[in-house]
Order: sequence, then C-alpha cells, then structure tokens
Amino acid sequence: MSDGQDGRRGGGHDGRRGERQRPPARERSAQHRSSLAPSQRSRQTDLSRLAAYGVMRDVSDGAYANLALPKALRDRYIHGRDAAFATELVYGATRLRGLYDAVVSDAAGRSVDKIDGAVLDTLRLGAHQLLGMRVPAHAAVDETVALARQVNGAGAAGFVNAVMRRISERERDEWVRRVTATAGDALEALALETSHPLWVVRALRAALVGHGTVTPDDVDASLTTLLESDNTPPLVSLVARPGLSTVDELVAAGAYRSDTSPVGATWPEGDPGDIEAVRDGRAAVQDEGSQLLALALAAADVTGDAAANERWLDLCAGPGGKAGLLAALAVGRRIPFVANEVSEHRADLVWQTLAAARAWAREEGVDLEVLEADGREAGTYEPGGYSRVLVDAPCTGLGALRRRPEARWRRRPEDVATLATLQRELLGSALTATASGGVVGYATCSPHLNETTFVVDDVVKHRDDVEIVDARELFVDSAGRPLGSLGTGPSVQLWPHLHGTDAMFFTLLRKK
Ligand SMILES: C[S@@+](CC[C@H](N)C(=O)[O-])C[C@H]1O[C@@H](n2cnc3c(N)ncnc32)[C@H](O)[C@@H]1O
Repeated sequence: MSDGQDGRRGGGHDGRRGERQRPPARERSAQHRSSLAPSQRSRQTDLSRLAAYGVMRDVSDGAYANLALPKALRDRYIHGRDAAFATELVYGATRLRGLYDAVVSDAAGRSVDKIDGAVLDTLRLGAHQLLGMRVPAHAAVDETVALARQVNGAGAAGFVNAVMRRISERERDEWVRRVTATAGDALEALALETSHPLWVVRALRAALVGHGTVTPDDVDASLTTLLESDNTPPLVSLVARPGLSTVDELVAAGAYRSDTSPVGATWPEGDPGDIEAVRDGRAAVQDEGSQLLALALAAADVTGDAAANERWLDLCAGPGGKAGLLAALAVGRRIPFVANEVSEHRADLVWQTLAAARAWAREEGVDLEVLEADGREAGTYEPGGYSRVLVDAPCTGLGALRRRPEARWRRRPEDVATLATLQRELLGSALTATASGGVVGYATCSPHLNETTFVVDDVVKHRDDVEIVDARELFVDSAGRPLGSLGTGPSVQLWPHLHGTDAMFFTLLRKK
C-alpha cells in the first residue's frame, strides 16, 4: 500500500488528531496549499475518503448509506478511526447536502444542476470537511483536490480546487448568513440552515402544533431544536427482550441503563454485535421509541372476548424490531403470536429476528408464527381472531431522519398521499382482525399529520365499532414514572429533541 493510501499522511484526516479548537478562518484558509511540494500535489487521497466518495456515488444512484457504507468499509478493510472518519464524511455530507449545495453553488458561481453529479459529490465531501468537521482547511482542500484528480479527472480537479479555496475563505456561520440572505422567508432560511427540504420543515412544524406538543406561539424554537436533532447522530439504543435477556445483563456487558425505556440501555462505543445477548438475538439494537410503543400495546387493557382468548398479531412486522419485543412478551405470558410481513425478504428477516423467541416458544409450547401476506388481506383471514394488533405502518420515515441521512432528499410530498391510502387500508384490516374488547396500536415513524391523526380519524369516522383510547398513561419511563411532553392526547407523539427517540406516533384504538 502506498504512503498515499493508508490514511496516515500529514495532509490526511489524521490532521484532526492533535486539534482541539477550530483555528481562525484566516489560518484555515487554503493559502497553505501553495506550500505543498509538487510531488505531494499529484498524490492520491486516502482510503477513507475514497470509500466515502464511492458510497456517496452509490447513494446518488439510489443506495442506502446505512447498507452501502459498511460494505464499502469491509471491502477495503477500513476499521477503527478511519472507518469512523469515512462514516462521518458520508453521513454528514449527505445530511447537510442542502446547505452544502447552496455553499458550493455560491462558491462555484453556478447552480449545482450545472455541476457534474460525481464532481458535486466530491465537493459535498470537501465542504463537510471544511464546514462541519475539524479537518484543517489545507488538509481538506488538498485531500479533496487529490480525490477529484483520482476519481473525477485532472480538469475537474482544477475546478474543485478553485471552489474549495473559495469555500475555505469563510467560516460556516458566515456561509449560513450569506446563503440564507436570499431566502424568501424565515422558514425557508431555517430549511437551508438546517439542511431540510422546505416541505419537510413545513410538515414538521404543522405536526409539532397538530399533535399538541407545543402551541403556535412556541413552535419556532421547538422546530429549530427538532431540525438540529435530525442532524445529530443518535446514540445506539439496545433492548433487552424480556424473558430472554435483562437490562442488567446489558449493563454488565458495558451498556448504560436507559432513563427512558424500562427494557432499554445505551451502548457507549464499539460494535453492539460484540455483546453476547445481541449475538444470540436475546437483545437487539432498537430505538427506545419503538420499545415504548410495543410495551404500551402489551400493557393496554383488553376486555371481553379479547381478554378471554389472548392472541397477538403484528401486521407489518419486517424487519422484526417490534415483533422481537412483542414475541418475547407474548411467549412470557404464553400467548400465541403472529408476525406478518408482505415482502419475502423482510419476512425472512423477521424469521431470523425471532429465532431466540421461537426457540423459547417451542420449549413452552406456545404458537409463534411468521406469515408472508399483504396486511390488507391478512387481517381478514380470521376476523376477530386477535386481542392485540400492531400496525406499524409503512410511512415516509420523517421521524427517523437522524438515522437515514439520505431519506429527507428521497422522499417527495406526493409519497404522503400514496402511503396514507395504504395506511388507512392496513388500519381497517387490523380492526377487522381484532376481537371485541381488543386493541389496535397504530404506529408510524413519521409525525406527519396526514400519516397519523388524519388516517386514524378518517378510519374511525367511517366505523361505529371502534373508539380511540388515551394512550398517554401507557408510556412510562424506566423508573415507572409517566413520560412527559406527550402532547394533548389521546395519541402519543414522541420526538428526538424531547424524548431522545425517533419521532414515533402511536394511537390506541379499542374495538367495541
Ligand atoms: C415501518 S416498517 C415496520 C417496522 C417493524 N415493525 C419493526 O419494528 O421492525 C413497515 C413494514 O410494512 C411492510 N409493508 C408494506 N406494505 C405492506 C402490506 N401491504 N402488508 C404488510 N406489510 C406491509 C414493509 O415491507 C415494512 O417492512
């Protein structure tokens, strides 16, 4: 491996190591570039940047960063700090693409539509090093130019050099002031500064008010904090599947007990796959919001036929996160459990996720089944056959943007209407499957009003056999206290900036 490819040269990202503070803009300016020896000017960039660039291209072609990146790191044997650096490059440059594209466009003197897509990805990575990381300006410029020369060609490298130098002349705050100065109004400026599409900002603002989380007077401060939290990588949350593992076991393995979820823990650093309970499928990585929803459904009162004959259904189970927790709770109570999923591949994932619960169910003689069917029909196979049904509906995922860096740029406003139709049908099917006195939990990882309260209200409006139950009292923290900031009810809306969870929505409906 050449010196230029091991990621440890002075001009590489290791320049961050000794640096505690960002140096002033003048020092950070790319003027240092001229002091480089000609031999250094033609060298290649490091493996981390090269891998990050490859993933950016894959993501531009439709791949998911959370799948493409681990593969790229594995293929290139990139580990440890170099892997962390590549991860920050890809995730940061992708999340903050809205802001960086405005900066690049200003610095290049042309719209980003007029810049070749591959070159633009190189510039996004460069902009993130300059404006979002602690990479010294000279290293950021040199490495980005070296990358451009290697992957975009010599002609493009000259252009990249000019744009990167211009970007390096201003600090991030100055750039934000400059590019937001042309925004039409305060919301557009906020969208640009926090790098969200404007329609997403509008939808989140409406959701904060519509779910009763804040009043219209307070919404703007809350919205800013929410959007900023979308740009902050979440901590790794673990779930101890009850009866299979315990939070104490996870704590003994090095995790911290969660304040939020009674079955949750936080994994501070490293690969959670190193934990024995996670390897065995007795515990898993899972957002605490998802844990709270599953616990709430399991804790709800059921009466009548449903109470006499408990049987649970997860109608949209893939890849199996909530099913994993629900199945453990069900087997512990000797209650039959069915996990349904429409996609074959995702049904396979559910099967794997439930391996530990399936083994336990076999020992206990409890029925645990994975079904591969369209949930719109699966609910009609056995009308009134279930006491508790979860509809964790396919949705835009606008509540999980901090996990999926490219999602905000992929989703379109028109997706909401298509999904809302499917969501109504799935909820209707779930209600058909539910016995009298039983409950349906309708959940989304989106707070968008059109996917949440509007869906539920619309379905309920057309039926006389269902009522909405206040779900807030079912949400308790790890000390058994009611969870705060749940809005005005009866539905529950969780938020990353208030609860540290994804923005999960949950309504509980009872079948009369
Ligand atoms: C939000 S995800 C569910 C996440 C899952 N509950 C978990 O916690 O891991 C929605 C799932 O619904 C599935 N889905 C989409 N359309 C469906 C349908 N018509 N019937 C059943 N499942 C469907 C998707 O394939 C996806 O796996």
